Amino acid sequence: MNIDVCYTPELIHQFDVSDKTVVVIDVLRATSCMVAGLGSGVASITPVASVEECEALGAQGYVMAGERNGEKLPQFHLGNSPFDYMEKSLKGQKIATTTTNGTRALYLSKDAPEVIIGAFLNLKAVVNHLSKSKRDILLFCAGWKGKYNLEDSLFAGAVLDGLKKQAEFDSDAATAAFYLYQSMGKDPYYFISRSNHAKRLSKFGILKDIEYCSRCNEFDVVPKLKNGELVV
Ligand SMILES: O=C(O)[C@H](CS(=O)(=O)O)OP(=O)(O)O
Ligand SMILES: [Mg+2]
Repeated sequence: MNIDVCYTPELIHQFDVSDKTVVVIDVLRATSCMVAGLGSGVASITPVASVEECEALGAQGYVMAGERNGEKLPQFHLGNSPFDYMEKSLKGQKIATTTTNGTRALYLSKDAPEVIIGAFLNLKAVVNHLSKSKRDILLFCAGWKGKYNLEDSLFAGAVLDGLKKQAEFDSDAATAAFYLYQSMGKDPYYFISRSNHAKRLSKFGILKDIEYCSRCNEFDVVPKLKNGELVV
């Protein structure tokens, strides 16, 4: 199988996703939240683009989650922290979420035959799943507001490292992500804590989120998009 990397939603039009497994990556923090929630017993997570769509689902009984500029909206039940998603009271509940980057990347992946969610929290499960794939793979980094980011690129490199024996990758995008991961000495937290995201949102006291989202293999789940909702 061939594997490639798209570094931001602004570049996704350059890829044909119609025959690929797409791995949506938003380590800080949307896809880490999705893995933590679904790995802790949440029934489903529906990603939506706008606050209004989230509120409409809220009126139907969904738990409303997400952020704007990194902060929870006052009318929402949850923000965009993995700790919010691991609350015991959420077991069996349906969540609707809207975030700046992660839910946008998910929307842009909707034409792919398989869309899965990746984060360091489920790295091994994602690599195991992809190692059995018959399709080509696109690692789709949500980035930040259309720009490249470190944390998602690093995770793309970790997946490439896990698949290096069976996957071919020849694009410079994939080679760069692979060597980025090699160069960091397999300590995601070292790099991620120096990311623009960590600095930008430090005023919101999210250092515990950054540390948690840098952990590997806390959950053995691979969330998949089915009929517009993420389930395991
Ligand atoms: O809440 C987050 O961590 C970010 C906010 S921001 O765009 O980086 O300010 O959203 P996400 O969609 O999870 O990247
Ligand atoms: Mg992000």
